[in-house]
Formats: sequence, structure tokens, C-alpha cells
Amino acid sequence: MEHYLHSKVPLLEIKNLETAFKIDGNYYNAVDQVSFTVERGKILGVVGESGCGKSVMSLSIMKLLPKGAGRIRGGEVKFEGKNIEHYSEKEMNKIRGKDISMIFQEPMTSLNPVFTIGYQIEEVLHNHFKITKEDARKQSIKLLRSVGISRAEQIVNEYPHQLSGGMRQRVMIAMAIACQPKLLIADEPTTALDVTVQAQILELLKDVQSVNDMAIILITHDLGVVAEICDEVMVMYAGEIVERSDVRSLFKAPKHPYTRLLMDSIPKMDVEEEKLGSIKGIVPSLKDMPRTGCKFANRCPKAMPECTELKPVLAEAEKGHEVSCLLYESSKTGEGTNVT
Ligand SMILES: Nc1ncnc2c1ncn2[C@@H]1O[C@H](COP(=O)(O)OP(=O)(O)OP(=O)(O)O)[C@@H](O)[C@H]1O
Repeated sequence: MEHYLHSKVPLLEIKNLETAFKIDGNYYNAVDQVSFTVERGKILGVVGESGCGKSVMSLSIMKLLPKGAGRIRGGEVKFEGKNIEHYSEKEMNKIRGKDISMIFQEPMTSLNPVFTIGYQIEEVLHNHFKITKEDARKQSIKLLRSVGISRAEQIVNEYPHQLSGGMRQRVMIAMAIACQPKLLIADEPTTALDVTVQAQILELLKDVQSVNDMAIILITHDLGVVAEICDEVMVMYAGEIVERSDVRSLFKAPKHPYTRLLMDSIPKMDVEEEKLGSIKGIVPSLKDMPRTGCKFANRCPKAMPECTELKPVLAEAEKGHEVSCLLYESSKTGEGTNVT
């Protein structure tokens, strides 16, 4: 019975999250009224250009916002049904690395250059488990093998600078899964790598996800990456979710003009490479964010006069497919159309 109840609770549940930064004495929201859930064992892609609030959102989940500058000022973050708001730093440290772990774009900044790879993985194990030095060493070699590093016995004695970028990212993944977390937050894990290595790392993430039955939040500016491995996708613009659905229906019929533009900028094999920069204009800074209407209106090729006045609501335009855009009736009323 207990197991049944437990499995009904989403792994991660975010409700109306608002995270703000203090600029010139005033707070501005970098994450604005964001709500979503992550189910056990699923991969959720979070996509959007630079400055859309993807990283701030994940730092909010981990309670790792820069002290003094950023704070969660509304909403809640529940992990396995428990609100983390009142967790102390000590309690959060128990969760970080063990239940939720994180990998970043550039492993060189997360790996400590003065310690060996083995030492760093073993430290994660010692932090969370009572384990002998010998067992920790065995375990770290096993972990390195599990992420496709064949020379694991040698690599444990090497330093980060002795490895290639792809190898360092594998090491980061080994560290992140060392305690078999229930949730892995991967923030642009392949951006710094060349295309072939990118594909290998994505494949590896998918493998470790299924072996460990972890959930993953994969943050990226690249919808192509989402198509590769995600189950669901959430498109963010200027701190808000503008579209959310399962991957298949998003790619089959993207609804938000922003999502369509992101899709047009996925590099195609036979067409000269275009980058995300091809969307006209830039994400406004927090201080310059439009205060009324849709935040994307001034860059939107489909903008109508009411778009700068009326705020669209994220609502179901089709079953399981939500969008926040006044082109859809559901976003005007806030009620799903219940199309089946
Ligand atoms: N420490 C900070 N102080 C003030 N503003 C910040 C700080 N960190 C982030 N921001 C602002 O919050 C907004 C969201 O930034 P965030 O880094 O989450 O975007 P992102 O979508 O993750 O982009 P990127 O892909 O470049 O990391 C941006 O306007 C950014 O300038």
C-alpha cells in the first residue's frame, strides 16, 4: 500500500516557481510562475535560447542560487512530495549528489584540477556512504567502466587535464551517477563537445538513465538534442514556459511561434548551417522585460496587436500539448480545449 501511495507522488513537482535577482535595489524574476512535474524514469528536455532562465531554474531546484543576489520568492519545489523550502543547508547536502545530482557544460570547471579522477569520485561515495577506501576505489573503477571508459584502472590515477573533453564529461557522468540518484539535472552537457562526441555522450546518458531508472532534466538550447533522447519537452522563453508536450507531438506539430523558430534553426545535414542567432532580436534582460502582454511579442513574426496587451496563459490546446500564445483560444481563456 505504502509503495502504491509513494509511486503516485511525482518525483519532482514545481508549482508557480518564481526566482528573482536583485538589480539596482529591485528584484526581477528570472523564472516566472513556472510549474511542471518530472515523473520517475522520464527524460524531460528544457529548451530555449541563452538567458531564458533554464539554469536559474535548475539552481533553484538544487537551492544553489548565488547568495545575496538571487532568491526564490514564490511557489514551491517538492521532491518526492516534500517541500524543500525549509530544508537546511545540511539537509540539502544530503540530497545533492545522492538523490539529485547535476552535470554542467564544462567539466573542467566542475572537476578539481589538483585531485586525481579516482579521488574525486571516491569523495562523492565517502560523502554519502560508509565505505572503505578499498571498496570506494573498486566502485569508482566500476563506475568509470559503466560510462564507457575502458582504461579505468589507469584513469583513476590521472588528473582532469590529462583527459579529453569527452572523457572529462564521461567522468562527470560517472560522478553524478555514483550514488544512483533519482534525478539527474544535466545543464548543456554536450555543448562544449564536438558533434561526434556529443552523440556518444547523449547515447551514454540514455543508457545510464535506463540502467539506473533515473529521471533526467536535460537543459539545452538545441532542439536536435531533445529529439534524440527526451520523452517530454518544455520550451522556455524569458523565464516562462511557452510550450510543453511529449516530444513526438512537439516535433510533429509545434505550436508556439518561438518553438517553430527554434526548430527552423536546428542545423540540417543538407542545408548550410544556421544557428539559433537566426531568430531576430535577443532575449530581453531582466530589467527590460515587457511588463504587459506576451514577452515574445516584440520578436514574434505572428504578433497581433493584442499580443502586447493581453497576457497569454499556458493551457492545453490539444490533449497533452500545452501552449501559451494568443493564436490559440485556450491561451485566451486559460481553459484546455479538451480536443481528443
Ligand atoms: N547572478 C545573477 N545575477 C543577476 N542576473 C542573473 C544572474 N544569473 C542569471 N541572471 C539572469 O537571469 C536570466 C536567466 O539566466 P539563465 O542563466 O537561467 O539563462 P539560461 O537560459 O540558462 O541561459 P544559458 O544557456 O546562457 O545558461 C538572464 O537574464 C540572466 O542575465
